[in-house]
Amino acid sequence: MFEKGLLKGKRILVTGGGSGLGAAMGRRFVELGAELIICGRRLELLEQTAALMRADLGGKVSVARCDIRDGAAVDVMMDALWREAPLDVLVNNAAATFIAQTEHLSFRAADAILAPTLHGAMYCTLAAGKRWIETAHKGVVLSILSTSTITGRAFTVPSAMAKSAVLAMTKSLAVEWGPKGIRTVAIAPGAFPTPGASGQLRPEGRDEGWASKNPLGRVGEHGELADLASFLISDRAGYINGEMVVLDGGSHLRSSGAEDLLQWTDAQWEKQRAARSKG
Ligand SMILES: CCCCCCCCC/C=C/C(=O)SCCNC(=O)CCNC(=O)[C@H](O)C(C)(C)COP(=O)(O)OP(=O)(O)OC[C@H]1O[C@@H](n2cnc3c(N)ncnc32)[C@H](O)[C@@H]1OP(=O)(O)O
Ligand SMILES: NC(=O)C1=CN([C@@H]2O[C@H](COP(=O)(O)OP(=O)(O)OC[C@H]3O[C@@H](n4cnc5c(N)ncnc54)[C@H](OP(=O)(O)O)[C@@H]3O)[C@@H](O)[C@H]2O)C=CC1
Repeated sequence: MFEKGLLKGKRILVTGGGSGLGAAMGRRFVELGAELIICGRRLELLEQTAALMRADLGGKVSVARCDIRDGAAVDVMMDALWREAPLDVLVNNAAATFIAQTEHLSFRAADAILAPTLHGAMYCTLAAGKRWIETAHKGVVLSILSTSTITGRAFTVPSAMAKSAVLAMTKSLAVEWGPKGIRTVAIAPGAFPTPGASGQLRPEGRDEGWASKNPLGRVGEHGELADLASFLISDRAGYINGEMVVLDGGSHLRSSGAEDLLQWTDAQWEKQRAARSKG
């Protein structure tokens, strides 16, 4: 689909790149000639993913253990990366969510979502942006958001809040940092099944209708997201700035995707809470 070497010479950090959509995007970036760094909290997972990519694709893939909820840790990681060479692209992909009745959320539970999804994305963007600006280096920030930024989404309220805030960051920095050579862009994926998302959002007993309720009758394919991400971070998309591209088969035009949970009984919610406390 793309010219070979579309991303050649680009050094890219994907947060949460050890699993799911982050790993799928990272793999495509390497196929297109990029140098990839993936970060997350689970070092073993990162190393496995990186080893697989190196074995399959032969490119340069390295890992950084980092909890992006910790701004100081993000700075340490960025310093280490920059000592080797500046990044060209940051992909804010790491995030957390779970379904819950909002009135049952403790403050800690709300923070468990807001901290990586909002603060983590802000810390990574700041850390990369200030280094780019100090050295007049061009950069791109791609943030993986959600259609909850358009529709809102019941029962995952902290996630919808955090994603909407990162969209505001994307639009605001497009204006502030555009003149400094930094583009900020975003993707709002619909349902792209991953073990992480399904584990948090699709407990046993939840309506299975994400494919059947989609206007196109299916969920997204990881390669479709990886292709869009590759285009948006490439120089070919050099005039796209401050924009969020929706990739959901038209699903959000029909519903936010959470309305089935309005039918859940108290017993179902109690079961959901009990399952969590068992770990
Ligand atoms: C069609 C359109 C489709 C649309 C398609 C759908 C689009 C969705 C958009 C977004 C999708 C995603 O983000 S998918 C990405 C999913 N991946 C992830 O979430 C991976 C990261 N997740 C995690 O790290 C964990 O699962 C998570 C619990 C969130 C955070 O872990 P922590 O160790 O930080 O937190 P803990 O110490 O366990 O818990 C902190 C507090 O949170 C509470 N807590 C933890 N889990 C809870 C739960 N399930 N329900 C309530 N409360 C919970 C605990 O009781 C604690 O509160 P106290 O008891 O008060 O102490
Ligand atoms: N799958 C879907 O249908 C949709 C997904 N999205 C978005 O796509 C992105 C990827 O989700 P998906 O691949 O499905 O889910 P995953 O659970 O696989 O991805 C989340 C990644 O984030 C990392 N992460 C979580 N917390 C932290 C932290 N504090 N510090 C560093 N890394 C962290 C995790 O690694 P570790 O635990 O090792 O830290 C993990 O690799 C997210 O932004 C999500 O909101 C949006 C809409 C739909």
